[in-house]
Order: sequence, then structure tokens, then C-alpha cells
Amino acid sequence: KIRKMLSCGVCTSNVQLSGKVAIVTGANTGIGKETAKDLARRGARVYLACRDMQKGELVASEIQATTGNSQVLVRKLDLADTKSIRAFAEGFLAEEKYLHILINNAGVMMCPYSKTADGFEMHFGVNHLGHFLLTHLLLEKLKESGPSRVVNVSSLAHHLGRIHFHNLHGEKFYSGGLAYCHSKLANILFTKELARRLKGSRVTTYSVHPGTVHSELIRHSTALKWLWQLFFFFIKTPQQGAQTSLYCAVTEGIEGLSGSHFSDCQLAWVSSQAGNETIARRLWDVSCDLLGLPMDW
Ligand SMILES: NC(=O)C1=CN([C@@H]2O[C@H](COP(=O)(O)OP(=O)(O)OC[C@H]3O[C@@H](n4cnc5c(N)ncnc54)[C@H](OP(=O)(O)O)[C@@H]3O)[C@@H](O)[C@H]2O)C=CC1
Ligand SMILES: CC1=C(/C=C/C(C)=C/C=C/C(C)=C/C=O)C(C)(C)CCC1
Repeated sequence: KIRKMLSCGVCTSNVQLSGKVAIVTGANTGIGKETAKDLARRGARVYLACRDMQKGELVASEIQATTGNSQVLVRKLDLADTKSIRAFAEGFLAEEKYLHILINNAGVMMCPYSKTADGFEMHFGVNHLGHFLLTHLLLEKLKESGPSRVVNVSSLAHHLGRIHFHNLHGEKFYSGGLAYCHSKLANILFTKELARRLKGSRVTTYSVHPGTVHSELIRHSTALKWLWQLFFFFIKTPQQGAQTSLYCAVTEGIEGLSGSHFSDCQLAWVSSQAGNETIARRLWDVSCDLLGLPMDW
């Protein structure tokens, strides 16, 4: 009971999703897997967008067996490679008429310094630019399918983040922990700017802090692995961690809150950086520039 109380925030909506189509990135484990499972239980056709097809197929079978929904599909998506992102989107657009829910969930944390196939620093490239490009490529479909939603999984860690426009790829200085924080700040800035640009459309967008959750996210940090074991009682299960993403994806009547940040299924405060529209606009333009996209999408 105490653990349940500490975990806070449950998505109580019983909205059913038959006939709806959803994509969850990084759905082969952790929060993404539980998010996909819940959407499948509600009857949606769910695409598990995973970089490891074998892991994805195993999880798809598990979700199909536990939910009785056979419409759980795995498609290859490596967010560290824009070619893979474009191939994923092309395949999806060719096979599906609609997209109602896009959950940009995949993430990496505290990686040793490394770059994506396109030369972007790994956290900025995967957590921000990868999802930015994916959303761009799927936006027309989301618009055609409205009402539709984009949920960006960020973190409380964004409070320590800054967008260092002169060092976006960590070439001047690099800390894996801070790079993660910067990328999670970018997730919130992207959400706010996207919401501003989508005003008047039937697509809404939300950013989320899932809580502190048992998952593979801490794979690069021995210290956090110890901390997680020591304080296991205070840490959410992936199923509890999925609640706020699900809340933002399915709850009726939150359209007016597009662009907002949520934690424990409630509105949550963001840092002053995250609320800064000038930084959000500049990050948008720089991201388009890096990805070779038009700025006015
Ligand atoms: N756990 C926590 O306490 C917190 C998590 N979050 C956020 O929640 C989200 C989910 O994390 P969580 O479930 O905890 O972590 P996990 O590490 O368990 O899951 C991350 C998922 O992202 C996938 N992924 C990583 N890199 C890529 C890539 N290049 N292309 C495609 N997929 C990729 C992983 O795939 P693979 O299995 O192949 O590595 C995995 O499926 C993240 O955005 C994270 O920042 C935010 C705050 C706290
Ligand atoms: C201080 C403290 C904790 C540490 C929390 C930490 C270190 C959270 C890190 C969160 C991350 C890495 C989020 C990712 O986005 C616990 C274990 C909750 C137990 C209570 C005291």
C-alpha cells in the first residue's frame, strides 16, 4: 500500500482504442513496453518501433498473448541513424492510413561520448533530433487522423539541462549525465514549440516525466544501479512509469493543455529554460538546419 502511495499517478481513463493506430518508440523494454501493452489492451493497433528486431518480436508475442490483441507489430527504427528513421516512416506511411498516437519514448542516458551515424552527439541525436525528425515525417498523417496526439517522454532531469548552442555535439566539453539533461530539456522545448505551431489543428502534444523507474536506462551507470537497488522501494515499476504517458495519450478533454508538461498524471512545473520561447524557437530552427528540414513545418 505504501509503495502504491509513493508511486503516485494512475491513468484511470477507460477509453477504448479499437480502430486507432499508435506508435511507441523504444517499446521493447521498460516504460515503452508497458505503454505499448496498455494501448494494445485498449484495442489499438500498436507499432513497436525498435532498433533490435529480435527483442521487439519477443515483446510483441508477449503483448499479444497477455492482451489478446494480435495487432501488435514490430518495425525497425534506429533513432541514431536518420536513414533508419526515414525508412521507418516511409514503411509506416505506405502501410497505414491513420496515425492517432505517437509516443516518442525511446531514450539513452549517460552514454560514453559517442556520435550517431550522422555525427550528432548520442543523447542529443537519439533523444531529441531522432524524435524531432520522426515527428516531422509523420506529422501530415497525424493531421489527417485528428484528433491525434504526440507524447514526448522527457524527465525531471531537464531542470539541470541547458541548450549550449555552441556545443550541441559535446565537442568542446562533455558529461554523459549533463548531455542527458540537455536532451530532456530539448524534449520539452520541442513539445512547446510544436504545440504553438499546431494551434488550430487537431493534433495536440504533451511532455512527460514518468517518475524514477526501474528500467535499463541506468545501464551505463554503476552508481545509479547501486542507488536503484538500495532505494528499490521508492522506485516505480515500468508499469507505474507508463501511467503519465498513457494519461496524456488517451485522457479525454486535455486538448486545451497542448504543450504542457505532466508528471504523476498531473500538470507539472518546468524550468525557466524550458519555458523560454526564444530558446524553443532557436532550437527548432537549429534542429531543422541539422536535419536538412524546412523550418516552417
Ligand atoms: N527510468 C527512469 O527513471 C526515467 C526514464 N525517463 C525516460 O523514459 C524513457 C524510457 O526509458 P526507460 O524505459 O526508463 O529506459 P530503457 O533503457 O528501459 O528503455 C529505453 C528504450 O529506448 C530504446 N532505444 C535506445 N536507443 C535507441 C535508438 N538509437 N533507436 C531506437 N530505440 C532506442 C531502447 O532500445 P534497446 O533495448 O535496444 O536498447 C529501449 O527500448 C526515456 O526517454 C527516458 O529518458 C525519464 C525519467 C526517468
Ligand atoms: C535521492 C533519492 C533518490 C534518487 C533519485 C535519483 C538519483 C533520480 C534520478 C533520476 C533519473 C536518472 C531520471 C532520468 O530521467 C531515490 C533513489 C529516488 C530515493 C530517494 C532519495
